[in-house]
Amino acid sequence: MKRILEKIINDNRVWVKDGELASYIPELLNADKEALGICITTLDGEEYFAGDHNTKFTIQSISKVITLMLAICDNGKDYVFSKIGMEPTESAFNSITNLESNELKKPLNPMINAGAIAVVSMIDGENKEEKFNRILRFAMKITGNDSLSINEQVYLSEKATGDRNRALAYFMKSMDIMEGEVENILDVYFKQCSIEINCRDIARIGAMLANDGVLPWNNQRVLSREVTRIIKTIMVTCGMYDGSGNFAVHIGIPAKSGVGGGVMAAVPRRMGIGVFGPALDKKGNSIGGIKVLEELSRELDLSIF
Ligand SMILES: NC(=O)CC[C@H](N)C(=O)O
Repeated sequence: MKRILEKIINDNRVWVKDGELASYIPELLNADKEALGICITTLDGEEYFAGDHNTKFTIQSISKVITLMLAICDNGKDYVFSKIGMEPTESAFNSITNLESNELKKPLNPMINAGAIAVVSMIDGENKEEKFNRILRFAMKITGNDSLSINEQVYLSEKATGDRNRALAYFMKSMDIMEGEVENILDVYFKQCSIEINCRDIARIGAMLANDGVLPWNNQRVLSREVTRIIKTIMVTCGMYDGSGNFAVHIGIPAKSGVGGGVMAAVPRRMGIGVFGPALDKKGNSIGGIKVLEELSRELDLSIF
């Protein structure tokens, strides 16, 4: 397995030159554009690594999966999906026009920014500190990593420049999609996006989902089977934003990307995969990461379809 992973990483390093680092969060420009790494966590707890798997990066939109888990556990799926849709999008993850013009009159799904910000408003907690601490603690549990923390520079950088997210949030407040203090909700959102992780951390989240809510390394159940089924389904249809259809056709694995360069994937009943490559394609997905997953899916016959 290790040899296969090393070959796949080396085969696909060429692609990173076609991508760009995310620049709209200025601090993300400090990443190494050439980096490419992978970790696989199997359901019997084996872990395999290759390339720049040890590099830390910010979780960004992969955190949307974690907050959706908590929001469903706190409120039930019916309430969550009364405020947010479960339909794929053909618009960018931070589209403004889509929020007002789509026929549902709510964010299309919880994986785009508007939907994810609304999800934060539903997470239990007396105040923003309590909400964020619940998110961080849950992230620690499902990665088996007690030392997770935020990258303060990335957090401050996004907070300083996140006006598009502010626009989405204030608009949702005006539409009664979201309750509470907008700036506090955004603060939690910016922090959750700034949690620092590596390939192993996200591979483990994928492995928990692949294992229907049970942590493979200690057999602890952290989510019901039903919640993991919903999460994986939303990942297939919406996890790569407006690139989800193409990803489903070519790779066929529930996955979620982030503009930090991570892709977390869950192959049901087989493994979790964490990939990192901060050079992004036009849709904000890791360009090398997608190519790595494509070759891996072909090589190990991982498509669920
Ligand atoms: N696609 C992403 O990873 C987006 C997350 C980023 N923090 C944002 O809100 O814009």
